Amino acid sequence: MTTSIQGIASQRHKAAPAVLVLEDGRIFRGRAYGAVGETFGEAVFSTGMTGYQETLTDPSYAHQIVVATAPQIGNTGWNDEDDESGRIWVAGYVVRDPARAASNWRSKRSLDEELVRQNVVGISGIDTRALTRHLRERGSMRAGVFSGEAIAAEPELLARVQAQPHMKGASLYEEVATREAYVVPAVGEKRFTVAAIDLGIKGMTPHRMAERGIEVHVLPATATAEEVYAVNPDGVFFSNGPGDPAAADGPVALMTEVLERRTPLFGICFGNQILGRALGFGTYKLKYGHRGINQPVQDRTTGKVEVTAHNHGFAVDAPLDKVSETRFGRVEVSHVCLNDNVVEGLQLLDQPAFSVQYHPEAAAGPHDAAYLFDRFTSLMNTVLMEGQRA
Ligand SMILES: NC(=O)CC[C@H](N)C(=O)O
Repeated sequence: MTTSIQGIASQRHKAAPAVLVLEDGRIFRGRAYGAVGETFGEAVFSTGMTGYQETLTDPSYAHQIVVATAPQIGNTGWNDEDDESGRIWVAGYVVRDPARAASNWRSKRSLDEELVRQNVVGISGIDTRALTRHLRERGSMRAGVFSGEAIAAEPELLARVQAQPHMKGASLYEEVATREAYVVPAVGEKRFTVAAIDLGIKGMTPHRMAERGIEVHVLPATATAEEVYAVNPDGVFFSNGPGDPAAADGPVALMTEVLERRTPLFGICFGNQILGRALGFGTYKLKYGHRGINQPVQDRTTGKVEVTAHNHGFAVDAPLDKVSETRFGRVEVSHVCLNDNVVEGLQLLDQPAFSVQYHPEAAAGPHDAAYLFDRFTSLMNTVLMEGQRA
């Protein structure tokens, strides 16, 4: 045992040098982790201490280089069950101290091996605390990771980072969404049909609906209203997804049609931002966003505080302390983040529609917000009953 751990440690020591270059010129040096090469993206930090497999495979992280604030990453290896989508989506991964030996009963291989297998460039041995403080101070920013032969003179690397597109204005959901519609069958007796617009949907979301008796028709991001209503939905769902909601006119137009038809509607994360826009609110980029699994949110409709999973860099700009009049009637901010008062949920008062900015489906947990799927189910139930009575 001792020999093999030493063996791995000395291999790591031999890993190619790597460098992380931030667009403001700050540079961190470390060792290659995962694939050797180069990658570009927006540097963001996530404070989750567990759930790296779910984070890396969340399509909302496309074009982002994720910094793990938890110092040890990879301890439980990589399994065949916890992926949130068909692949790793992060553009790059920055860690301090990768596990020397992965250990878990479900683990099939190490995280390092999986990053290599999927050609994801990472960097280890980074002072992620200093890096996170820098990103908190200056805000999320463009970055590049270079290892092995990709390392060149610093001014050249910096110029290449500065030539990359910004996250603000980026339209990315079509890149990650399914091309073909598919159905996730209800578990047990089927009670409802939902059309779920895939803007980067995580696998756990249709699963959470299916276990409540919902048959979920996952549709491509470019689905038309005709395609949505062809499945005869009791409700329509808009998923999470990468990029700037200000660059998502297609989904906003589709959601507007759904609101016009007064179909029960639920949105998560990107879906909350799309609802914000459809109601006429603006969206804006947060300085360094919310990413992690211990964010306190208050449900203002009940007063309860829940601990929740977040992954968002943008937010809806809606008034917190008054009911807004919109073209779809009265709207209130139903949820708020207690760290910084960011809007975390919207609730329409005159028709059956609501959304949250965070992740009630969170795998790896926490599960405090799972009640929101029940809220969607009872919304559909009420509308169905009213329809039968009419
Ligand atoms: N997880 C998400 O859906 C993220 C939404 C959006 N891309 C943001 O960063 O705010």
